[in-house]
Amino acid sequence: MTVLSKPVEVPKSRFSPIPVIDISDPESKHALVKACEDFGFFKVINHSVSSKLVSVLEHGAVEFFSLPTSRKTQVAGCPFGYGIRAIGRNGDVGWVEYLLMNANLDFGSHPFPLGRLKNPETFRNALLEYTTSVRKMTCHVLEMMTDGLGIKPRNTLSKLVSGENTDSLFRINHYPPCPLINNNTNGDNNVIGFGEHTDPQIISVLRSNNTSGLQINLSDGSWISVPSDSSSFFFNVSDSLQVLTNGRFKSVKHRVLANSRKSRVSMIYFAGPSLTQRIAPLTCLIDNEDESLYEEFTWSEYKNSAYNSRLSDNRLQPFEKKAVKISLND
Ligand SMILES: C=C1C[C@]23C[C@@]1(O)CC[C@H]2[C@@]12CC[C@H](O)[C@@](C)(C(=O)O1)[C@H]2[C@@H]3C(=O)O
Ligand SMILES: O=C(O)CCC(=O)C(=O)O
Ligand SMILES: [Fe+2]
Repeated sequence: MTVLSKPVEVPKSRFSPIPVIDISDPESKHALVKACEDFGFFKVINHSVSSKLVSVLEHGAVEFFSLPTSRKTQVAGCPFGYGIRAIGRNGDVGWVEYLLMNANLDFGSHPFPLGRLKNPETFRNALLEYTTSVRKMTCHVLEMMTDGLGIKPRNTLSKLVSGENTDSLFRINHYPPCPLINNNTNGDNNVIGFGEHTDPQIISVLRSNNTSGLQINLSDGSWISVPSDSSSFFFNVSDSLQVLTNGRFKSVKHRVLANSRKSRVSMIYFAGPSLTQRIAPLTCLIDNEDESLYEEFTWSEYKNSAYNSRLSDNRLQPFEKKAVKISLND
């Protein structure tokens, strides 16, 4: 199993162009829309997710990942539960171990036991409180987004991820320090923690400790590093939101590079719709159906197709409308 790839370029600029959105200011809606168009990615500040809660969850995660591998693999499962190196079921690997959970279940009744921890109840409660709080923030961000796009009602997007039957996931990734990294002088790193991909859902919300590694792909094809910031959240536009906006917002390609010295711990909330939700460009964003760039699908159809793909595949391609070229001579 190899997690090596060709050397990765170090970003040229020391200044990060990543948009920062103050979600306590309603006027940020314009910057938010621009960030989704230009990057499909932005950092959120002035949120109301408790730092104490984040810290309890991170401590629980660190405790879990420091258990012996034999203990952790007792709660292994595909897709939910503990995983190491293997990502998904189609042969992708990375320098990572993780816990993947269905965020709609009450974590107390989750199919895998967290009973190996010293305070499993504290961890379970933190999981539930954290995902509830992040879901609330996500809905707020989606409502600012619809305001910025001039769409009414303002819950047009947030209602897709807030109901009882929505299909949202929660993932905690741990990237241990990697001894395989070539410590060459120009700082190149050739070990992939989590390979390049887009997320299939509507929007993903990431928080990490102060170890960098996350990179996003820009529209010119270059990669830039995202400076870590443990007190903020990073949002990325995912495939279904690209379709809902008829390609106006970009589902950003991202990846994680391993670090030779420090552990990275990240927690990602993947906000998805219900399985039966129909995904198609919002009618208020197109003048008529001919302008739609995508064939309509349900989340369940897209999810099945996505989970049969490799990480770096373009999962939206099979759903793109084939351009009909009409020749005047025909
Ligand atoms: C290789 C894969 C892992 C993944 C399922 C897939 O077949 C393609 C999409 C991958 C992804 C990326 C975002 C999330 O981390 C994830 C949980 C998701 O919903 O889609 C993973 C899937 C996974 O790890 O099972
Ligand atoms: O762990 C990270 O920082 C990002 C991981 C990621 O993109 C994912 O789990 O989909
Ligand atoms: Fe991702």
